[in-house]
Amino acid sequence: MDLETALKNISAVDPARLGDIQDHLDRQAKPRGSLGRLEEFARRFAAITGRREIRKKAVFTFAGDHGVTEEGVSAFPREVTPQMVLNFLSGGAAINALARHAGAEVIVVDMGVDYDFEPREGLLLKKVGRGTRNFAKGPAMSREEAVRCLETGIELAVWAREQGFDLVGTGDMGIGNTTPSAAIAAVFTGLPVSSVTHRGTGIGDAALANKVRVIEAGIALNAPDAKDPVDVLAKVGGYEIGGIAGLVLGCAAVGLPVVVDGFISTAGALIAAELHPQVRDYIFAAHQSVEIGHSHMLERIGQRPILNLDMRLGEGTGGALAMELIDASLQALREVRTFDAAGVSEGDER
Ligand SMILES: Cc1cc2ncn([C@H]3O[C@H](COP(=O)(O)O)[C@@H](O)[C@H]3O)c2cc1C
Ligand SMILES: O=C(O)c1cccnc1
Repeated sequence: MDLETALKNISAVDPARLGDIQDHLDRQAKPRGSLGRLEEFARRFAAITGRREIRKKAVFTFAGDHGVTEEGVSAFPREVTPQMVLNFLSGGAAINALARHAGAEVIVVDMGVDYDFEPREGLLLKKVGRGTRNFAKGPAMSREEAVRCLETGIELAVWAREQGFDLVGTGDMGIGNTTPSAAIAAVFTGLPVSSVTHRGTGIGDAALANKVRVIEAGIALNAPDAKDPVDVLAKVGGYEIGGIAGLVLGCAAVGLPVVVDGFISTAGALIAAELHPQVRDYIFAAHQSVEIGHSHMLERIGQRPILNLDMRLGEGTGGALAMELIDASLQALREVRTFDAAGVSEGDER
């Protein structure tokens, strides 16, 4: 499915369906609304999918390298990106442990790592380039490459739907990628770069001041157009961020709920939400990242985070955890008896 078709296929989640599910939740033997946000998760999942249980879940972890790492914006060297991809494939990373706990498959997508991987089970070879160019010196990628990233993500959403996945999560791996993510946050929110830029893997004060300067210079030089999200992705984005944006957009187009992980994933989701306003209906914001720019992007998307666990890893880790609560909310939707069925007297609320 191409970008144009995906955009045409996106529509708001049916309010009548949402209402029917809430009516059932309100008939369950409990004070109205007392399961709090679990009711929202169940209502939204069931209205989007027409189902009350999750058959299969997958986390798509998109990987890519970043030319801007030559500006000293990360605490870690660039070769960690392919090293971690290999770690994902052998099952030894945090996302593997948490996805196993959640009962989700991990699917790794090479969008643009500066390394040639052998074909492996669990790895999709979708390389658009060998790392982006340094956006402090020019655009990170061409507009054509940005569209290719988006369409790769869209195709994965179509595939996930065909394969019977009912819930999809986003994840990222790419040394340096909190830098393009902060640039994307600054462009769309209009906030100063210093209010949305943080420590990523753990840089100190001097490196953080440098990271802010690099992002400011990159935005000034490339002048990304906030009204043209593909332009923003091309000029200051990243290959894996484009893949995430495409997956989120594709999920909205095919009617799949998508759990968006932390700071980098939210930058991708924001690009998708800026491309089409109804994309936000399909997004579950997994958690609140430690990165200071994260809440500003979530506010713009209009989704509240499910968890707040002081996490700042990425990979899809927060997404895997949030899937467990969506799963729990659906078990409650299916199994909690109504006042009638349980023989419990109704009250006189409000
Ligand atoms: C070993 C290791 C595993 C990771 N898994 C995710 N990230 C996270 O950290 C990186 C972003 O932070 P920055 O912009 O500061 O480089 C991304 O790769 C992100 O996925 C990791 C980082 C490291 C070092
Ligand atoms: O919130 C995240 O996703 C994050 C934060 C710091 C580093 N890597 C990922």
